[in-house]
Order: sequence, then C-alpha cells, then structure tokens
Amino acid sequence: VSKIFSAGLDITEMSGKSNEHYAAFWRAVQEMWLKLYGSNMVTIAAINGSSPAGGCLMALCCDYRIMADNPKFAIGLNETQLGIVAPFWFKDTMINTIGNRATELSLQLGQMYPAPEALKFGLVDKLVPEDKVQSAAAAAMSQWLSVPDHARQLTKSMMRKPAIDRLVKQREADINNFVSFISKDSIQKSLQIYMDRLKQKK
Ligand SMILES: CCCCCCC/C=C/C(=O)SCCNC(=O)CCNC(=O)[C@H](O)C(C)(C)COP(=O)(O)OP(=O)(O)OC[C@H]1O[C@@H](n2cnc3c(N)ncnc32)[C@H](O)[C@@H]1OP(=O)(O)O
Repeated sequence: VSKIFSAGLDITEMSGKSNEHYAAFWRAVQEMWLKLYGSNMVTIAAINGSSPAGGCLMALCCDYRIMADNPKFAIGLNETQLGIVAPFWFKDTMINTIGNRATELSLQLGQMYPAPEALKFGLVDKLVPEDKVQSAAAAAMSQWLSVPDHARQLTKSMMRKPAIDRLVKQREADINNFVSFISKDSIQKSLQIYMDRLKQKK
C-alpha cells in the first residue's frame, strides 16, 4: 500500500474549469505559500510518505524536513512530467534549499527522489525509520524552539524575504500567467493524459 505525505495540488482543480475558477484557485495556492514560507513560527515537516510537486513545495516551505527512511517514498517538483511548469516562486523555494544547479536538474527532469537520494541532494535534512518520524519531528521542534525566538525569526525573515517580496510584487501577473497557461488546450490535454495514466496504473 503506498503511503502519501501529500499528492500535491488537486489536478482536478486545474482541468476543465473556467478562467475565474483557475484564478481563484491560484490565488489560494499563492496564499498558502506566502503564509507557510513567510511564517515566523518554527515549522518542521514530518514526511511520512511520497510528496510530489505541491506536496514537495509545502515541505520545502518548512524550516526542517524529516522523512521516513523508505526508498519507496519519493519527493520532488515533478511538474514537467505533467507537462506543466513550476512557477518562479516554486523554483526560488527549491534554490534556497538545494542551490541553483541541483534545482535546474531537478526541475527540468521533473525528478522525484527516493528518500535516500533526497537526503543526498539536501531536499530533506534527515531520514528516520517510518515509525519514528513524528517523535523525531517533535525532538527537532524542541531544538529549534530553544533558540531565542526574536533572533531566529529575524534570521528566517532575512533569508526568505527576497523570495516573498518577489511574489508579492508580481501576484496579479503570476495569476494571469497561470490562467493563460493552464487554460491552453495543449496543457489541458497533457493534464488529461497524466490523469488517465494514473488511473491505468491501478
Ligand atoms: C505557469 C503554470 C504553473 C502551473 C503550476 C502548477 C503546479 C502544480 C503542482 C502540483 O502539485 S500538480 C500535482 C502533482 N501531483 C502528482 O503528480 C501526484 C500524482 N499522483 C500520484 O502519483 C499517485 O496518485 C500517488 C499520490 C502517489 C498515490 O498513489 P496511489 O497508488 O496510492 O493512489 P492512486 O490510485 O494513484 O490515486 C488515488 C486517486 O487519487 C487521484 N489523484 C492522485 N493524485 C491526485 C492529484 N494530485 N490531484 C487529483 N487527483 C489525484 C487518482 O487519480 C486516483 O483517482 P481515482 O482513480 O480513484 O478516481
């Protein structure tokens, strides 16, 4: 039985809908990223299964990532495999975690990394046995919370603010870009083929 941390964005929200729907959907995705990546709280991802695309993004928004040590679980920004393109703020989040070259490889190929490889790439910070993910996350949380809060928060903001400001400045343009991209017939076709393939795998 496969285990999933997050299956990413709901593909059905990006297929066969109106442009108004796509715009509202994308605004909500932006909002999620702005809140999570910009949070001044300590955030630890306890990754207990696979985590493609939007799921990987959520994990990358956290301060620290602990993943179950199971090579069947994979994580990555696999958008190109769906025929879609990770937007610049997905890319920035990944660059801030694993660097430019690893991000370029990862994004162009739409790579999903099995847990041991994800650790090697720095996409996750630690692997632990499956039944220890929650307790390891709680231990990491205690360590992070032991740092004086104001100093940790200012440091976090210093590291992340440029990426956040970039999206804030271009929010409407990013929504328009998403709507015009996702509503193209060719992109709708790619998503449909991907969903059909998922169903055939059963
Ligand atoms: C400028 C343009 C910018 C565009 C940017 C867009 C950014 C997009 C980000 C995303 O997150 S796209 C979504 C990426 N997600 C995936 O690729 C995951 C696809 N799913 C899988 O690989 C597998 O389903 C799974 C998550 C590993 C689970 O596998 P399992 O074998 O346990 O279950 P399945 O039988 O495959 O799935 C059950 C059921 O769920 C449906 N489903 C799975 N994932 C999604 C999804 N992301 N959205 C909607 N529906 C999904 C799947 O089709 C099955 O449906 P039914 O057949 O039961 O109806």
